[in-house]
Amino acid sequence: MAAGIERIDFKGLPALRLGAGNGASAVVSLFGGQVLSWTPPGGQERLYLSPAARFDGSTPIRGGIPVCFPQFADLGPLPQHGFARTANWSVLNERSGEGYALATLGLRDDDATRALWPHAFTAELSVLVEDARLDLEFEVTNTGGEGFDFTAALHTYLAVREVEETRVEGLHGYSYRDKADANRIGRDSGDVLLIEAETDRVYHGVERPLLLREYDRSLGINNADGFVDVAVWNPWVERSAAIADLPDDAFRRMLCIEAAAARQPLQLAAGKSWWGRQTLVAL
Ligand SMILES: O=P(O)(O)OC[C@H]1O[C@@H](O)[C@H](O)[C@@H](O)[C@@H]1O
Repeated sequence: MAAGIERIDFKGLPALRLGAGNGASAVVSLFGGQVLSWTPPGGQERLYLSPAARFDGSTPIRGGIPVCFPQFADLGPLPQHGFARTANWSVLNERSGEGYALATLGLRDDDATRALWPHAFTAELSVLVEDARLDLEFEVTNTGGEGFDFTAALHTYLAVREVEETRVEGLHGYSYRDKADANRIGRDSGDVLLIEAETDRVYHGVERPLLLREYDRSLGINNADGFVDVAVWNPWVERSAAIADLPDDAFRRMLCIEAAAARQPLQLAAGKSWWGRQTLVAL
C-alpha cells in the first residue's frame, strides 16, 4: 500500500491503516486501541487474528495485540485483562514520512471506567511501522490526586506456521509462574522453549531480547522499559476448542508472547507516568 495513514473501516469498526511505503503496513483498531495486522516488507502477515474473532464493538477482539490494562489476566477484581481492550480509543497523533508511519491513540477515564476502577488516568499507545520493525509504546499517566496500582500487558498474538515447530530462544534461566500448573514457580532450564502442551506462563524480569524461530523465518522480540515480564500463552487443544472465538485448531497457528508488567502490581503516584515498550523485528 501507499505510504501514509488512512482511516478505514475494518469489519465494521473504525481503524487506521499505517503504511511505511516499502510494503510494510499495520492496521490499528480504535476499539481496544488494538493492532490487528502487521505486515513487514515482503507481505507476510506476522500477527494472528482469529478467523472467528467478533467485531461487535463490545467483545474483546481475539488476536492482534490487545492492550491489557489496568489489570493483567485475572490478577484482580476487574473483568479479565481490564477494560482498555473493550474501550473506544481516540486518535491523538498521526505522522508519516520517508519509510515510516506513526500513530498515537489515547484513552482516558470516564464514567464507565470510574465505575469499575475509581481512578483518573490517561493512557497512550504509540504504534510505529518502519522497515521490518513494529514498535509499540504504552504509557500511563496518573492524572488524579492519589496513587493507584495496576498491572498491564501488550498481549501480542504472533502468527506461526506450526506451533510445534516453533522455538523460542532467550528465556533460559528465568523463573516463571505457571498458570497451567496451579501457579507453580518454575525455572526455564532448556536452550529453547518448545510449545508442546497448554502453556500459560509469566516469566519474571526478562532482560534479554527473545527470538522466535521457524524453519524459514524468525522474529526478534524486545520488551523494554516498564515491561519487565514476558507472558507466553498457547491454549493448546482443549482450551482452543473451548474458546468460542477461536477455531479448534487455532492453537497451531498462534503463539502469544506478551510484554507484561504482571509479577506484581505497579504503583503509580499522583502526577507520574509509567511506560513500557515492545519491538518486533521480522528477520
Ligand atoms: O481469553 P482472554 O480473556 O483473551 O485471555 C486469554 C489468555 O490470556 C493470557 O494472557 C492469560 O495468561 C491466560 O490465562 C488467558 O486465558
